[in-house]
Amino acid sequence: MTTREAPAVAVRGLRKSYGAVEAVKGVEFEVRPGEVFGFLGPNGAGKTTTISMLCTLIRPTGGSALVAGHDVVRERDQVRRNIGLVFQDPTLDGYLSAEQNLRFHAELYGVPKDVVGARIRQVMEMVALWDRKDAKVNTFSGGMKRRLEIARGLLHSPRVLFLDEPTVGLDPQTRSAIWGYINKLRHTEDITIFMTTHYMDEAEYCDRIAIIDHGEIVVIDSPEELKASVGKDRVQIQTADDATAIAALKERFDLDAAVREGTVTFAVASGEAFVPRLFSELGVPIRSVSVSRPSLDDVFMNYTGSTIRDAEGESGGQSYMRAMARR
Ligand SMILES: Nc1ncnc2c1ncn2[C@@H]1O[C@H](COP(=O)(O)OP(=O)(O)OP(=O)(O)O)[C@@H](O)[C@H]1O
Repeated sequence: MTTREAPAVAVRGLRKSYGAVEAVKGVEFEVRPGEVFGFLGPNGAGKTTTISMLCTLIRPTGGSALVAGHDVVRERDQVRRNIGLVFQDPTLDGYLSAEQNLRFHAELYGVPKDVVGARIRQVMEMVALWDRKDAKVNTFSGGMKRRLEIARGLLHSPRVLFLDEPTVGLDPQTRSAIWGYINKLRHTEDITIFMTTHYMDEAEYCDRIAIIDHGEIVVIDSPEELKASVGKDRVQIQTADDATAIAALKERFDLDAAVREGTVTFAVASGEAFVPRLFSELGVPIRSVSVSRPSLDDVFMNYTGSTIRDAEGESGGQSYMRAMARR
């Protein structure tokens, strides 16, 4: 039996290995009912592997996970009945109309005949596709297909909706429209949302996020708490001689700097007040300087030692190729 208060997702020591590759190394977390929970990490961090285990698409190597109160290994069917999936690979039938795709799904999930028509209309209106219900899906843009997949994922009124990189590869307008639907969902449906992303700006919309890196969760909290925990501003400078500037920052100010995304980057309390001292005392010509408040990028850097983009450069090649192959 599940109760309203029980976690929507409860994960203990969950592991997955592919041969010698330990993709997920014993993660632990709980997702509260009604929450939008984000799983944030660079390419190859283990996000898709984790979400696939929670959705019963792949079998864990160890540990346990309950979704909507059901065990992902022992109670696969119950888990599947209680979840909606929107994955990176589109699984719509291009030769059917949008509405036919949803009808097919409703039959698979046993949505009662007397409610199915109204429910299809409701979810299609939610993603602004009702007026295109009769069009064949292979005439849809990538964004429209993703919206239709979200509608389909919601059709059988799941307790937990899993979204794997729901906005990847979409233009900014469609990305923001999709976030509009996700926000609307919080108010209109009794649902928990679990999503993966490697977009920092999108993680901001989540109630809580778990940062995953190299198969391990490094921290879990709300975006606000995470940013507050960093406590320092980020300063980025372009200099005539980066190596000398990094050495001078250490020697004169005892600051640890590194080249991140092409600029000398370091964290310091009250960044703006520090800039005049920097110019007068660094001893290396500075071409430009920028100061920013802690963002989730800084949170990521603070907890993992690299920016998410640098981390993708270092570990993402293989999974980037897989992601491209999947498209
Ligand atoms: N089927 C597989 N066989 C072998 N290795 C795999 C397989 N699936 C994933 N991996 C490896 O497991 C690790 C985690 O991959 P995963 O896809 O879970 O990462 P991710 O964070 O979701 O990245 P992406 O954003 O690219 O999907 C990577 O090192 C990846 O190469």
